[in-house]
Amino acid sequence: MLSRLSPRLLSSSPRLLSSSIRTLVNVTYPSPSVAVLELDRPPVNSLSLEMATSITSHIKQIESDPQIRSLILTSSNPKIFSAGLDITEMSRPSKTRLSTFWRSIQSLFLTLYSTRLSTISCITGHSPAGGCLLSMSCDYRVMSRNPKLGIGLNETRLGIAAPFWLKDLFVKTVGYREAELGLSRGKLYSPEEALKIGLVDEIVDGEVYDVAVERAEEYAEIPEKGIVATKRMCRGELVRDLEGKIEEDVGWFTDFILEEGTQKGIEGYLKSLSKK
Ligand SMILES: CCCCCCCCCCC/C=C/C(=O)SCCNC(=O)CCNC(=O)[C@H](O)C(C)(C)COP(=O)(O)OP(=O)(O)OC[C@H]1O[C@@H](n2cnc3c(N)ncnc32)[C@H](O)[C@@H]1OP(=O)(O)O
Repeated sequence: MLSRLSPRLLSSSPRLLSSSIRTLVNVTYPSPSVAVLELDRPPVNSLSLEMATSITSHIKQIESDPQIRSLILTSSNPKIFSAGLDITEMSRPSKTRLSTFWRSIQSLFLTLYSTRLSTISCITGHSPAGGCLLSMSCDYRVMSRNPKLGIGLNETRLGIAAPFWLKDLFVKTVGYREAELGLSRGKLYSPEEALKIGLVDEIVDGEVYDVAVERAEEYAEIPEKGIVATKRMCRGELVRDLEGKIEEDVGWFTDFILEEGTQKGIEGYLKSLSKK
């Protein structure tokens, strides 16, 4: 029954939703052409199978409303945008759950990266690994100036590697050499550093959300046909690359994660997180 409600109704009834089904995201509409999708999976907005599936289906719902032109992706947690993939999904999983999980991540990326909507990532908090993937999949990134925050791809620090399409996305965003350095060192960039290399487009001293809404409204004024054709031109190749290798990529991911050495690394990393 919930799926028949329009996105506008969903946003106007957050209490109805939270009492009946945990959606893990909140959707609001600051203006007639702009939607805001707020990640809301405490404590750190990590991407579990359910979280990834929920984000994807909400993007599709928002997309289906022709009045909406721009989408802001943000977090209900002011300190953390998203801690990336839910590492517990990769710790001693069944092969079936692991492949379904990975398909949900591929699908989230493909949906967000190729949506007709203009997407603005409003990064108020930490954005490592999968969090950085979400931000890089958007068209524009605004980040809080807080020097304590980090954004980047730190996979090597967990003993894992980014899949080819995430590596390609990083290369397209920051250039080959910076991507190679950042990936191999598992570097998390401060907002200032991220701005310098083009990983974010703007850093903001005050209210990041207000700037994100402003940018979303600016994008909404650009003719949709032009935006969509441009996105297809800039992003089509990577989308087609992954679409053509979905099964191969699932195979790589599951084989790599299920290796005993990887499992030991993941276990150690989880322990270090919970000991902090
Ligand atoms: C060639 C072969 C190709 C194969 C491809 C295989 C590899 C695929 C890789 C795909 C790319 C993406 C990878 C990822 O996203 S992996 C996740 C990376 N994320 C991180 O490393 C972030 C870890 N978290 C943190 O650094 C901090 O938690 C953070 C700075 C985000 C917040 O710090 P804070 O102090 O506020 O909070 P805590 O650290 O105390 O955390 C609170 C609780 O949340 C748990 N937690 C944190 N992060 C995660 C997570 N990502 N998944 C699950 N759980 C997480 C943490 O353990 C705390 O739990 P407890 O309260 O129970 O202790």
